[in-house]
Parts: sequence; structure tokens; C-alpha cells
Amino acid sequence: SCVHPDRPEPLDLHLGMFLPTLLNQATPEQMERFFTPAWNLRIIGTYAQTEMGHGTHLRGLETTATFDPSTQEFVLHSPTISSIKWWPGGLGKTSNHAIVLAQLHTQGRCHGLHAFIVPIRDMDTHVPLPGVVVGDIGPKFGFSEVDNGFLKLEHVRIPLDNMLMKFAKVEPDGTYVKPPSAKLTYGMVFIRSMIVGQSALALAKSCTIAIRYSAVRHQSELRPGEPEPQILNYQTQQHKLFPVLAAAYAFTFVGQYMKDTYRRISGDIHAGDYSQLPELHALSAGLKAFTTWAANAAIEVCRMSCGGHGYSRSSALPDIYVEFTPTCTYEGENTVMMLQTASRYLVKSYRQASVGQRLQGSVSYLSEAAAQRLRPRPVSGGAAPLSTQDLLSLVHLYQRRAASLVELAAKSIQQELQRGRSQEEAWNHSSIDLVRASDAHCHFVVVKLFVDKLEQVDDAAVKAVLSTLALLYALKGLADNSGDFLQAGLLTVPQATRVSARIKELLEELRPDAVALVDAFDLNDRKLNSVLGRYDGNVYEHLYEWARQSPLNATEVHESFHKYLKPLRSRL
Ligand SMILES: CCCCCCC/C=C/C(=O)SCCNC(=O)CCNC(=O)[C@H](O)C(C)(C)COP(=O)(O)OP(=O)(O)OC[C@H]1O[C@@H](n2cnc3c(N)ncnc32)[C@H](O)[C@@H]1OP(=O)(O)O
Ligand SMILES: Cc1cc2nc3c(=O)[nH]c(=O)nc-3n(C[C@H](O)[C@H](O)[C@H](O)COP(=O)(O)OP(=O)(O)OC[C@H]3O[C@@H](n4cnc5c(N)ncnc54)[C@H](O)[C@@H]3O)c2cc1C
Repeated sequence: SCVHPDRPEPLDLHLGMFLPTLLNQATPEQMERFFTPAWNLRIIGTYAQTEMGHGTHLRGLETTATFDPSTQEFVLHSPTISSIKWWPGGLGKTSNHAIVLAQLHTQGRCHGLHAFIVPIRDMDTHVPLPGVVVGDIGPKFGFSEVDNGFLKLEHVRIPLDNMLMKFAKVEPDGTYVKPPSAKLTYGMVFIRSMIVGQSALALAKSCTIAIRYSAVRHQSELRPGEPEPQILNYQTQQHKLFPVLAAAYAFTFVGQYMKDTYRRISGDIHAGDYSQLPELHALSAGLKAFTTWAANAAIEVCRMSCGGHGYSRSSALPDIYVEFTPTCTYEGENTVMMLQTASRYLVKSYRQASVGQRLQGSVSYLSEAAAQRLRPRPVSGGAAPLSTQDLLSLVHLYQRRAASLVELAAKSIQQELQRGRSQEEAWNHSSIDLVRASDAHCHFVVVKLFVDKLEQVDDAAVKAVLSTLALLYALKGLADNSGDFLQAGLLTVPQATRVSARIKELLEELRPDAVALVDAFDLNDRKLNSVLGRYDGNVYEHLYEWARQSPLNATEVHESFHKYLKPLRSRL
């Protein structure tokens, strides 16, 4: 994939969205005209969808593309201040083209959002073209290497053939030809699928740095009179870091699965079979949100577990955080993505299962749950026996929790409707439950994929340590979400107590293998770019060397002494 998972770069959008969008939505003629020069970096493009006034609500985007049959052109226009394209990466100063998402108007009718290739800068001089006002949106939280920009279009004319027409078309007389499926023009599924793998990489980097550093950092006293212990020997340090390590492995397997699923289903789509598109959309939207939220929080846990040096840029952890955190916002804001998965997939599937439909894919468990509801409940009604050792029984527990929360969300909507609320109000007043249902569904998918992966591991020793990680991931998730399991009657308080005890045992079991498990990510020092995470563990010498190289140390007496301190002293 041409997506660069490392540091943000001005060409990220060109490589990660402009080229893939052409691949997915351009005709063969357009591929010839645009893809080849774009591949050779003659054309440098970005993906300009978000506007100052709208990022999430695509149907609310205001940029227009109005077809003029007399000249066989589209007129691209930003009608209001809020319609100015805002945020696209590489737009400010790097790109000379943009794929602009605009509301298509032809023969007096609006046909919704479509993609148009718009030249924005002269190919030789790089000067903005007539009618194009373009620039950088200014300093951001991070991503300082990327010129996220703004684009205001003032009645800019482009040829008819600049509309990406693999699916929808406009004939020379202005007739609009619908796409085989309206959903094909949404896009973004590719990059959301790739972001799942980026979550895994961010976790792998962060826990490699924190665990290696925790193995070389000695601090305080564990036993009076004895040498200061490695901080990795503290149970609290293990409790912070080993679940992150387990999640890094879990998300690595999920990232592989997501990539494979994307490839499989997008192949079907290119062959004209759109049946799996809803599953791909729901899975990519949900897992993108689930894994980025989890990784975002875990990077901060790793940084803080390194004490003061974690706050130094030499650790690389601040940069990893700053570069990763926008994944919770871009490519679909996480809450909105969770709501998409719940409202457009889980509740719909729940209702189909409730009328006896056999479901396939990641929601097949809802059919099982629906059948279960029809069977008489056991008198005890209590939680099933809990094994803190049996991974398959834990997978089933997560499955039942997901089914329970999907049912709770669906019933909440029903109750709101019975209170007389409109459909829209009923959904909005159930949206907290909808997000919880999506979260539980994604959590089940992650645990299940982790356990499924173990079946593919032949080496007994590797399988054993991965099984310990999988157990820790599942039990830590159970402990962190015990309220859900208790509320669903899937866990008792004594069982919850046993889970906590088992987690402590697993931390102890993992301690001897912790460093080897992060070494296994095989992230070399250049890729980690971290003094604390160095493979040789020679932290202090390199920390001192790193500080010595700081620009402020270029002179023994900084010019600020002469410019400010000395004059200030003389005035006091
Ligand atoms: C190397 C790369 C570096 C990357 C750096 C960062 C680059 C960042 C780039 C960006 O951020 S690009 C902009 C990203 N913006 C978004 O993701 C916008 C999010 N909003 C939406 O996607 C939509 O507004 C919405 C939330 C899905 C709602 O849209 P709408 O109101 O039109 O649809 P619904 O009524 O909810 O659903 C209609 C129908 O369509 C299905 N669907 C929705 N989205 C997709 C999709 N992407 N793919 C397939 N299908 C989709 C949805 O399930 C509904 O289906 P049915 O229920 O009708 O069957
Ligand atoms: C670093 C970075 C790079 C980006 N790169 C690009 C790019 O290259 N191209 C591009 O087109 N865009 C890009 N974006 C823009 C990005 O896609 C949008 O910021 C994102 O889609 C969120 O939309 P928004 O900013 O309008 O937030 P909003 O949608 O306004 O979200 C604000 C709040 O409102 C809530 N909210 C919104 N709608 C709902 C709803 N229906 N239900 C419940 N809550 C809701 C959200 O959950 C959130 O809490 C980038 C953004 C960033 C930060």
C-alpha cells in the first residue's frame, strides 16, 4: 500500500487518497489522463471533501459543480464562507490538483455529492489558477509537516471529462446516469481500513519504547537495602504496559484481517457484486473508531509510564501521540463512525435476526441470540460458570455482551418511539446506547480475531505466550467493562474478583517475556527514533548526547542574555 504509516508528509494525501480514489472511481480514459502523471508526481493531488462548515455531514457540503452543456464544462463554485474547502492535507502549498467533492447540478436538478478533478495550480509555475484561492490553514496541534489547506473556488470551469465517472455519469446533453449503488461514491472505506493497522503500529512503537525503558530504568526501593529495581518489576507498571502490549498484538491481527477483508470485498465490488459493501463499511467504520480511541489513550499511558523523560521529545512518545491523535477525528469522526456501525448495521441486523433471518459475517451471532431469546430461559438465569483460562468461553462472553447491548439499543429506540418521539428523535435519544453497542461489537470482533489467529500458530512456545497475551487482553477488557457484563447478567461479583486476581497472575507470567515480545515487533532504532526505546538500552549516555545537540546549546551564553536579561538587570 502506498500509505506511509510513519511521520506525516505533504504527499500523504496524494499517495494515500488521491491515487486510491482515482483507482476506485476513474474510468480507463481518466486513469490514462490522470493516474500516470500522478504516479510520476507530475500531477500532485489531494482529496478535498471537508469544508469549513461541514466535515461529518456530507449531504450538507455546499460546494457546487454545475454542468454547462453549452461549453461541456462543470462550473465549480464555493457559494459561502462555510463552503470553503478546509483541512485537506497537502492542499495549502503542495498540490496542483484536487479531487473536489461537490454537489452535482445538471438539467436543473441536484444529484448529490460527486468527485471532480480540479487543477488548482499551474503545472509549471505552481501559481494558483484563475478563480482559485488556496492557502494553508495555519498552525495545528501537530502535523506541522503537512500543509493542510483551504480552497475557495470562484466559478472555476473544468471539462465534462474531469468528473470521475466510473460509477455515475453525466452525458454531453446533461443527462445524469445513476451509479449502480449510491454508496459507491462515499469512498473512505479504504483509508479507514488502513488506519486499523496504523493503530497497531502506534501501539507497537509506544509499548516497545515504554517496556524497553522500563527494563533499563531503576527507581526507588522494593526491598530495603537492596539495589533499586527495574521499574518493570512494579506491578503497577506491568498493569499499565502489558495490556497495551496485548492490544498491540491484537490490533496487529485485526489490522491484517481488515486489510484482507478490504481487498476481498473491493475485489467483489469491482466485479459488480456490492452485497458485502454494508459489512465492509460497518466493519471499517467501527474498527477504525474502536482501535484509534484505544490506541490514542494507550500512547498516553506509555508516555506517562516513562516519567519525566517520557515528556521529552527524545522519547518520541509526544510525537507519536501528536501524529496519531487526529486519527480519532479524520476519515470519519469516531463517534459518528460508531453510530454508523450501530444504526446502519447492528440495529438493522438485530431486526432481521428477530424475524428469523439467518445473518452472515461479523453479525451472525445476532441470529444465535435471537434464537436464544425464543428458547425458555434456564430457571437459574444467573451467569454461566466463568473460566479465566478458556479463551473460547471468553470469546462467547464478549459475543453475549455485544448481543445484549445491541438489543438494549434497539429496545431503547422502540421505547422512545412508544413515548411518541419521531424516528430521528428516538435514534438521537438512544445514541449513547448505540455507541456502546458498536463498541461492544468491535471489542467482540477483536477478541475473536485474536483467538482465531492462535489456531494458525504452530510453534508451541509462541502459541503459549500469545495465548497468555490474548487472555490478558480479554480479561482486562472484561474488568474495564465489568459494568456491561454485570448488567447483562453475564458476570457475578465473585467472578469479577477472580478476574482481577487472574490478571495479576498473567502480569507475573508475562514479565520474563515482555522485552522479547516488544523486540518481536522488529522496530529498528531509526523507525522508533527514541532515545528511551533504543535496542541497546544505552539510554542515559544518548539522552545526554541528545540534549547536548539541542539548538539552545549551540552557544554557552545564549543571545537572550545580552538582548534581554542584561538590559533588564540594568533597569532594575
Ligand atoms: C496516508 C494517508 C494519511 C491520511 C491523513 C488524513 C487524511 C484525512 C482525510 C479525511 O478526513 S477525508 C474526509 C473524511 N470525512 C468523512 O469521513 C465524513 C464522515 N461522514 C460520512 O461518512 C457521512 O456523512 C455519514 C456519517 C456516513 C452519513 O452520511 P449520509 O447521511 O449520507 O448517509 P446515511 O443516511 O447515514 O447512510 C446512507 C447509506 O449509505 C451507507 N454508507 C454511508 N457511508 C458509506 C461508506 N463510506 N461506504 C459504504 N456505504 C456507506 C450507509 O450504511 C447507508 O446504507 P443503508 O442503511 O441505506 O443501506
Ligand atoms: C489532521 C487532519 C487532517 C485532515 N485531512 C483531511 C483531508 O485530507 N481531506 C478532507 O476532506 N478532510 C480532512 N480532514 C477533516 C476531517 O475529515 C474532519 O475534521 C472530520 O470529518 C470531522 O468533521 P468536522 O471537523 O466537521 O467535525 P464535526 O462533525 O463538526 O464534529 C464535531 C463534534 O460533533 C459531533 N457530531 C457531528 N455529527 C454528529 C452526529 N450525526 N451525531 C452525533 N454527534 C455528531 C462529533 O462527534 C464531534 O464530537 C482532516 C482533519 C484533521 C484533523
